[in-house]
Amino acid sequence: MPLPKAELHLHVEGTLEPELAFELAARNGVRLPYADTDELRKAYQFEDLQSFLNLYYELMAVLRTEQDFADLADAYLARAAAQGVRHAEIFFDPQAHIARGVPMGTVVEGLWRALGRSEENHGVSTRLIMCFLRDESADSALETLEAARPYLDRITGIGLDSAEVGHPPVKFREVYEAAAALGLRRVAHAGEEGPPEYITEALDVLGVERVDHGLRCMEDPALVERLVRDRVPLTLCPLSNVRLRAVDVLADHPLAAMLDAGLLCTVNSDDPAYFGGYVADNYHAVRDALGLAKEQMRELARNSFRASFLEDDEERRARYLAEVDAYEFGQAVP
Ligand code: HPA
Ligand SMILES: [Zn+2]
Repeated sequence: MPLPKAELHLHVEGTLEPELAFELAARNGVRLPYADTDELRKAYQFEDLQSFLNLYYELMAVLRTEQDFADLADAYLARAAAQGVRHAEIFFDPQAHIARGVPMGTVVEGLWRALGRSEENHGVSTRLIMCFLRDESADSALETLEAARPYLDRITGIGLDSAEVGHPPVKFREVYEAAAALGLRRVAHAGEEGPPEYITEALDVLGVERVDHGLRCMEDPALVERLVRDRVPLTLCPLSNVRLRAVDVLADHPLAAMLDAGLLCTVNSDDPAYFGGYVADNYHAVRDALGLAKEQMRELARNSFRASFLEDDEERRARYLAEVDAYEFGQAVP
């Protein structure tokens, strides 16, 4: 049995495996510019965030119907459950679909077909987090929040993703204020490729409760001190950082130093179909590369539940934390 954990940084569109991409392409009559899954996999060589995003947006062309989104989410939940995930807070990128003529309702209702039955089918509780694309305009983000109004009972929070550099958090002040007024939880990608100032700005201007990635906080000791003091969770994605060249090799990843500094770190998979592993694979990889001890692995799992948006179900959070505490490390995958 794998170590029980929550996954808090996962783009559902980034779980699109080549096999499912071709299946959906055939179902929808969409032509992909790759001969087969092997040729597609060969395209998974990235120089940076943008080179990944180009492929990520290209492959979304196969997602057209509610059933496509349901199949995508269900496939993720099955894989996540097998890796010990008990709770998943799942990002989606509605603007990338709306721009292709797929309405908000198709996306949310489709995802909900899978999420609404996830506990029953996979034993995984879920939350949905709607992300805005930071390389689109602030007006587009506001229109997207407006389009989501009929579905807000299914959406727990908002996030900010896509190309970071040149798109500072302050650009989205207004939409974050509007979302806060609607009672939505707030997170944002910051400090993946962008500077530590973007992390500070996400906290001060957007009022985020968690920072996605946050890797580059380590360049600013005063910021680290603040994140430690305020117990701000960071959702780290180690295999993503290697694939997108934020770090050269996993042995250089700052996770161990971040834990030593007292930061509330969690480990997540980001876009597992593209980055070579789901969440337990990420746990495994950092354990091996950084020599993390079993109790540090347990602490990462505890942190994942502490940092999750389970304030409306503290009983469940306590149950999950008790599962982590009772976990016996054997030969199994963490
Ligand atoms: O890792 C990421 N960073 C920014 N945007 C993204 N959209 C999907 N994955 C990512
Ligand atoms: Zn991400």
